[in-house]
Order: sequence, then structure tokens, then C-alpha cells
Amino acid sequence: MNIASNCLRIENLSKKYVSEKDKVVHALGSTTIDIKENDFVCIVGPSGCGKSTLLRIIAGLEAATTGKVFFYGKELKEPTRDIGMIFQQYSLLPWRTVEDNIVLGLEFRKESNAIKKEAAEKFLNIIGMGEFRNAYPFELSGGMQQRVAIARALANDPKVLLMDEPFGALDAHTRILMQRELLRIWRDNRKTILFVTHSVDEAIYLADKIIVMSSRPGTIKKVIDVDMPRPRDRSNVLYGAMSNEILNMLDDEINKGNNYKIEMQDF
Ligand SMILES: Nc1ncnc2c1ncn2[C@@H]1O[C@H](COP(=O)(O)OP(=O)(O)OP(=O)(O)O)[C@@H](O)[C@H]1O
Repeated sequence: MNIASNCLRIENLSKKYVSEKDKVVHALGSTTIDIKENDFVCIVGPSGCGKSTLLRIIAGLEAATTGKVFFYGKELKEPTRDIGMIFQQYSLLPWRTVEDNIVLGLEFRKESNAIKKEAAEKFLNIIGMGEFRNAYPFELSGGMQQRVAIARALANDPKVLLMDEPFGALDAHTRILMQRELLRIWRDNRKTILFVTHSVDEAIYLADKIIVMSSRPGTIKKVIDVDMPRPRDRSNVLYGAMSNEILNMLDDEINKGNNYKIEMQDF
């Protein structure tokens, strides 16, 4: 495949962590993935198989042991603002208001007050939190904090959003609302999204493509195209069949080791 035709190409990436006592953890096996522009890709896999490691390497927060990451055909050697990351914990700065959190990246880039104001308005509107602009994180629910974290990432206008279990700490109802919200943001803002989740249900609801990883050291076990129209109907028979297929694959991986968790929510 032509490297330049992909938004992201992850080529033979692997990671071994070496601890202080020279203990080696082989977190990620050799992994190659091609991701097209505007794709919504979900990654599921047993706990500890290297999903977060993979995202952190792509974000430039961690060095790979082998392999390369290409962004529109060019090798990535350092973090770029074109690739934003959202974590499970909301990671807002507690001493800044919602509005000031949203414009944090723009402030680092020394953008003018007018540009910051415009971006704040736009993204407060997108996340439906205009009336909370002056609130502090402790005054917000978990779902609201995560919406602000998403707005902050979007305000930097990255081409790619890396999302590591972003809805993992939310209650089931808020999680479903946030999934719908994210799909709307993705559709309206044409981002490429790489989204790690423990929930097979969530992956099928969101993704164009699901990458199922093996147990540690994680490698790609299967890539599944989710060919169902949106909004997806969780009661659809194809939805159930796909979920069973993926859960069975993960079960096989669990049977290879014993320390894995799969979230069975909604089943
Ligand atoms: N900084 C580190 N130093 C040493 N080992 C690490 C480090 N970070 C992760 N690991 C190990 O690498 C492996 C993969 O971790 P990682 O967090 O990438 O997995 P994961 O698939 O995201 O797990 P989970 O689904 O439980 O969040 C684990 O065994 C973990 O203990």
C-alpha cells in the first residue's frame, strides 16, 4: 500500500519496557496498521496487551523499541499538534475555568485573545456548555468534564484524535450520550479517530473498523470492518453477531493468560 495515501501508518512498531531492576516487559509485539483519513478506528484487546502504549507512542509520549509512525507519509519523530490525545481521567487543570481549560493549547501557542475567544465560543457551543464557561472542574459532573477535555483537544484543531478509554469512568447512561456526541463531533469536524476501549459494544457502536489485539505482547489478531449504517441499532441481529464474534476472540486470548478483563457491559 502507498504510505502517503494513509493518514497514519504504524509500521512494525514494538515496545519493550525495561524496569530499574532490568526486568523486561514485552508490551507490544511487532504491529503494522494503516489508517485512512476520517476513519473511526476502535482498538479492543485484553488488559495489558499494549493498547495505551501504542497510543502513547503515536502521540510521541513514549519511544518505540522498533518501528516507525508515518503521518501522511512523513515519519513522525516528535509530538505534533496535529495529533491530540484524550485520556480516561479528564485531566483538566482544576484552577482554570471551563473556558480557560478549552483554550489552554492556544495559549501555549501564544494565539491572540480574539482567536482564543472565537475558539472558546465555537467549542463551548459544540459541547453544549456555554452556560458553564466560568465554572471550575470541581463544579462539573464526570461527563461534563470529559466534554471539556474533548473540546480542549478539538480547539487545537488536530487532524487525529487518540482517545484512551475516554468514557471508561462514566456511568452507562452518560457513556451512551457521550458516544452519540462524539459521533456528531467526528462527523461535523472530519477527524481521524483512534479510540481504545474495553467495551466491545462501544467499539461496534462507534467504529468503521475494529482492531482486535492479542494478549501481551499485543499484536493485531484481526481487523473487522463494521459495515452497518449509523446510528447503529444495538438490537440489530448483526450487532449481536459481531459482538459475539469479538468476545469469542477475546475469550481465546484470555484463555492464553489469566489476568485479563473484558467489559461485558450491555450484554
Ligand atoms: N512505563 C512502564 N514501565 C514498565 N512497564 C509498563 C509501563 N507502561 C506499561 N507497562 C506494561 O506494559 C504492558 C502494556 O501496558 P498498556 O498500559 O499499554 O496496556 P493496555 O492494553 O492499555 O492495558 P489496559 O487495557 O489494562 O489499560 C503492561 O504489562 C504494563 O504493565
